[in-house]
Amino acid sequence: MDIREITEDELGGWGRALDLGFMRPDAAPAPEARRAVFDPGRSLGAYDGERCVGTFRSFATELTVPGGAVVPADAISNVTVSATHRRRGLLSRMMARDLAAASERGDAVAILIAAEYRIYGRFGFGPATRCGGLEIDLTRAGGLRSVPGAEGGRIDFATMEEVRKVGPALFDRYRRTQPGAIERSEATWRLRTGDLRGSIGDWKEPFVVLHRDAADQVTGMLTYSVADVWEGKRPDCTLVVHDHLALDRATAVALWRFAFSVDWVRRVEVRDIAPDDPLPLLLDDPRAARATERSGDFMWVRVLDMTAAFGARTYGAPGRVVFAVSDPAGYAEGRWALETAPDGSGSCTRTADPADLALGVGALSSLYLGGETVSRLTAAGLVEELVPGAAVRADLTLRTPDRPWCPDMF
Ligand SMILES: CC(=O)SCCNC(=O)CCNC(=O)[C@H](O)C(C)(C)COP(=O)(O)OP(=O)(O)OC[C@H]1O[C@@H](n2cnc3c(N)ncnc32)[C@H](O)[C@@H]1OP(=O)(O)O
Repeated sequence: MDIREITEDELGGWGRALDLGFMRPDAAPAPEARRAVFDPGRSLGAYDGERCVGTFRSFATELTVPGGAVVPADAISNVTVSATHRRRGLLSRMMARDLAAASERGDAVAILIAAEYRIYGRFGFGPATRCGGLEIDLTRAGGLRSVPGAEGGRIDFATMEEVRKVGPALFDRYRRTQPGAIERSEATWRLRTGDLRGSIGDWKEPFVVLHRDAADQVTGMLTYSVADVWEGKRPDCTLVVHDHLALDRATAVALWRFAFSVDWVRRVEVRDIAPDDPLPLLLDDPRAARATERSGDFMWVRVLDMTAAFGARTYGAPGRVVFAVSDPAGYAEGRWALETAPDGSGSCTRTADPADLALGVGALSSLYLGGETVSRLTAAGLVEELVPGAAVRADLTLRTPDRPWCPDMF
């Protein structure tokens, strides 16, 4: 079976294979949307004769790391192998080819959202961010505590056209404040605002409000939908928050206050929220918020370039930790010294010194953004502590003020 880069003309058959692989035989063809995200050289197809039986796409993005720097990342998506051709090594071949190209380009990491937990560990990926939703019962919440909001700011509804205009610049600033966030492409904004239709139909125009500060600068955006439900003559509506982007704490509070004040609404469901978002504590009764079932591991990371990846982020304490990393694919294999300075910067270089900790590249990748701790992975048998106390020492070094979060599915 042949694996090769597809051409734009082959997107039709490739898209059909993708929809079959994702169990969507009835999906609408979405030629325009597929073309909009097509990047020559980054979409692979596995072919049995003329028939496309495997799909794999990657795209270039930037990943925000602790401290606010960004690293070039290989974002992997649209991975399928037809039910008729599974377990013959097609995914393994497409992955090996894509990771080699990413390493060649100089990408520091590869990232993806794993459909199932057990697929990607073998390729060196580890779960690195978590997702989790909240459902807030407004009849119990007692509103937001009296916390300072944005003085002199204002909130207005926006049209989809306005969102396409101001959303990208707002998000570009926002993502640099959130480790784990990636870029939002123009095609993503068009899909989110109904200007481009994807294959899984059902796009409904959401409500979007923009927050502007006293200087009339856009500092936040809230995107939501409302399920209009009535019990007899009484409203019983749920407001579902899709996007809550704020450049500062005061804007965040103002947007939450708005979401909790919409008439007819009895509960607010936040689809996904950063694990360290203060929201539940802003409520008069934080127990009115309960975690929804949509929580668990989300973005997986695979470190490709140790020096570039660990040199870009910041650290919680000065020190030196030597990792012995096993990586069957070779990219991160070997012994690495992570040296961190009092100003929070760090560097990662090859060393012949004895190691403090031994671990696989997947475990190391789980630690990279600060979403996991060495002590926990050691307790789980995923890290071996070669020098007593090294796990705690490494945790002090790797710790971050906020856990990472990726707000976007890709
Ligand atoms: C980033 C994303 O797009 S996530 C979406 C992933 N896609 C899907 O879940 C769609 C449905 N599933 C599929 O299309 C396919 O089953 C895939 C893509 C998950 C796997 O493709 P395959 O070509 O069958 O994988 P391949 O043959 O290379 O398997 C490599 C190894 O991984 C193992 N493996 C593959 N899929 C799974 C799985 N779902 N669970 C556990 N192990 C798996 C195989 O057993 C094999 O192990 P071995 O080498 O020890 O025998």
